[in-house]
Amino acid sequence: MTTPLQAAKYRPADEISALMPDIGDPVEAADFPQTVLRFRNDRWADAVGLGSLSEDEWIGHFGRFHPLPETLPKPLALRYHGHQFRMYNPQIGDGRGFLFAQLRDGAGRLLDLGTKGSGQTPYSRFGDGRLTLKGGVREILATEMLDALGVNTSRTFSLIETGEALQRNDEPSPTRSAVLVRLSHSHIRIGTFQRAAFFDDKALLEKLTDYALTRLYGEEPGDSPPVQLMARVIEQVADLAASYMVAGFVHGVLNSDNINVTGESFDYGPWRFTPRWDNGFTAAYFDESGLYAFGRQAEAIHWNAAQLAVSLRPLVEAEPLVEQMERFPALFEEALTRRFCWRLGVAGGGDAAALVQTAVRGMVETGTEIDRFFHDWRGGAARAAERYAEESWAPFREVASGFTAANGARDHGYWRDDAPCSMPIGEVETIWSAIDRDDDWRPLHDKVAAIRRMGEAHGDAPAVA
Ligand SMILES: Nc1ncnc2c1ncn2[C@@H]1O[C@H](COP(=O)(O)OP(=O)(O)OP(=O)(O)O)[C@@H](O)[C@H]1O
Repeated sequence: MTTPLQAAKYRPADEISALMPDIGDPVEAADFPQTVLRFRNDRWADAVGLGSLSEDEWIGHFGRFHPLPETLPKPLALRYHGHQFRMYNPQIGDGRGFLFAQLRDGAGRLLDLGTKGSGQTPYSRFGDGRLTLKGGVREILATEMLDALGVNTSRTFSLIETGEALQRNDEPSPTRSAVLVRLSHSHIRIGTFQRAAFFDDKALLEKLTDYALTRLYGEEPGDSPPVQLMARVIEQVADLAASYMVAGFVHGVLNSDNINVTGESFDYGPWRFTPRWDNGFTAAYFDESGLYAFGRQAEAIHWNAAQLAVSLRPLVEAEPLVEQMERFPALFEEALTRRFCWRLGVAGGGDAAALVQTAVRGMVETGTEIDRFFHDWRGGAARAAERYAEESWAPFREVASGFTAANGARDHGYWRDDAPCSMPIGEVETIWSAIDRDDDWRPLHDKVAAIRRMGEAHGDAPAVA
């Protein structure tokens, strides 16, 4: 007999077993009093072959955590350490989540299904292991928006409300609870390597390096696998840092346990989009020194990459690792110009570095909103001519005249909208209020649809060369 899962042609995998038993601890999910499906990512469900699950089956797997056959027999709370605001913390690990399953997408790439808010684990310390519903809604909005703006991000796969009343310091409490499932190309963090180095576990460091190269990057290990991995990570995290700037995004908590060795962005807590190009703009109220401010994100990510290099030292000399570290500034500049031109929808032989410089100067001097700037210039010369006549914009206008619109860059109807699709904090709060006060989910679903339309208009961002 064919089971619904076989009929759905989902694509199981179990690659993490290569890292057992050191990578995580088998755990049980919490038994929630209620499971109400609030968000289901049908696009990605189709991509991993789970699109035809009924609502009951979906809740069974992603709210009750009945195992998906042929993948992990039991969820694993992953072990990691990390620098949090530059202080080393050996007490962390998955404290409210676990790796639930591994799958492959349509292109055969390995994907993890990880949870947030699925209950306590050996790493919960004093935490309740839960996620607030508002936190889950915010993660949907962040992942959808970043994906549309070309950032290499985890995807929100599922959000199920779980019927508990939570106490939190940063939300009016009691507040509603939820469990989120996230799709991501691995959950191997820089902090995963740091933990292995902390315990001086060379064998684990070697296994992690091999796993990252072969399973996550699809490469054959060469003469020096640690240096080879460092090279890939530097390229990806430089691109990540640039992608945050071009999106106007402030992650808020760029700790080394929140940096994936694939360079994929994840863990959306106190994030915000900065309306204006303001290097000092911070997202987290607890980031008092502005360590993770908008303009300091590249520095923070580079610093975290250095912690990976330090962790790899038991396997290799410092010099070739330092050489890789030193590539970061040039890689970041290249990624910034590549992504800036992509978002502007321009091609041609002009001076791309000058384009970015003059655009940033124009935005800073005039206080023009980032989303507005990109929308106007990509949307057409007429709109641009009308709004950007000021002297502050003269250098940008001059440089921009050396560029032409990229093929099809303005074809989508979105570019004829008067206003860009943005994510100001006020709108996030309004969307949440409708849910909180009236259980009205429409504004959230409408916003997701608007963001996806904006994403279609942009097309795919060009990948790292
Ligand atoms: N409510 C909670 N209950 C238990 N542990 C928690 C809770 N909130 C955070 N933690 C734990 O604190 C540490 C760091 O938290 P952080 O907010 O970076 O992670 P997270 O958002 O829970 O998970 P991830 O990094 O996978 O997105 C982790 O060990 C995390 O699991």
